[in-house]
Amino acid sequence: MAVYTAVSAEALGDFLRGFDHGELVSLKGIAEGVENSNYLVDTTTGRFILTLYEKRVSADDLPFFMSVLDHLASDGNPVPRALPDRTGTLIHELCGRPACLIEFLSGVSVSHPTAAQARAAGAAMGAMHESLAGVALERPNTLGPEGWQALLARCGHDLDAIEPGLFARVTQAADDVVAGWPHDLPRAVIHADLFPDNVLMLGDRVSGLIDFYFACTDIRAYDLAIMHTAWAFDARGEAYDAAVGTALIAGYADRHRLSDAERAALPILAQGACLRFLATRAWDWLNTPADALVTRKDPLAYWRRFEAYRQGLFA
Ligand SMILES: Nc1ncnc2c1ncn2[C@@H]1O[C@H](COP(=O)(O)OP(=O)(O)OP(=O)(O)O)[C@@H](O)[C@H]1O
Ligand SMILES: N[C@@H](CCO)C(=O)O
Repeated sequence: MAVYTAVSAEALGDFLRGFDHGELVSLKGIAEGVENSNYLVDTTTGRFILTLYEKRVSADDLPFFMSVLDHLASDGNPVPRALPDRTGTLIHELCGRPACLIEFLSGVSVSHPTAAQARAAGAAMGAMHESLAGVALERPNTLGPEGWQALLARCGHDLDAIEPGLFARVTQAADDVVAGWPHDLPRAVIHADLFPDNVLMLGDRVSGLIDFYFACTDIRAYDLAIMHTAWAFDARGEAYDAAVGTALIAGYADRHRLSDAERAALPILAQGACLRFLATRAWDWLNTPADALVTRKDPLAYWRRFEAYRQGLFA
């Protein structure tokens, strides 16, 4: 469960008095997620999400995320906007953390996507990239190749406590991926974390794209590669579902051009994505206090995916 900061009904009641969204009726911590504290808030006028930003989200980056969301929502993408208070302020402080009140979107995230759902989700990413083409917003990817190499180095030999020999294997893997990393592909604002749990669906239709807090400027096809690693495997990273993987890419290509060079780069981009998620999961695995109300995610599930891509999954 991800609730790092407890918010009392009194504190939230006071907070809501600054908005035109009614009075507090109920407040529930949301179990899903690992990064931020999220609450489901019902008021006398509707339902909202309250997010308190923790851990990896810097308050300085929030204006960038809010601008991306605002642009995407204005262009018809199903993303939640942050709601302004009566003074027009979007980003607040609550219980000592940066906080936003956010539009609630209906839908559920699927644990085992079907090919039809993957196709729709791929198309939603394609539409998002279409909207973001040429948008002059910039945020460097702090979890790009240099970022994950640095994080793996900080984990150091503690990685061997996760699996003996892991440190040496991932260090070599990271060197290999960095050596083959493409530098001439189109770059744009990307989501960078569009896992199934960040896509809300009603049946086979996408009703929401959420959790833009890793959004950044990077290789556009890297976003699709990240999505492929997250959607097309079982949770342990053991079984690859080719129908889901193929549908995802086909759905994307229906809505946004995927050049031959981008397609050819997907294997190396996917390997990089695996190391990026292995790195953050391993760091959290080694550094999450035992009493934290959060379910840690398995780093090795990303090492298994890495091996699958390295052995030519796309070939
Ligand atoms: N705008 C929204 N509308 C409806 N539900 C939402 C919204 N935002 C978040 N949620 C719910 O809260 C959960 C956690 O949100 P989110 O994925 O943003 O958290 P996180 O801690 O940043 O997660 P992650 O581990 O994926 O980075 C989601 O799975 C979803 O159930
Ligand atoms: N989507 C990420 C968590 C957010 O960084 C993971 O599954 O590791």
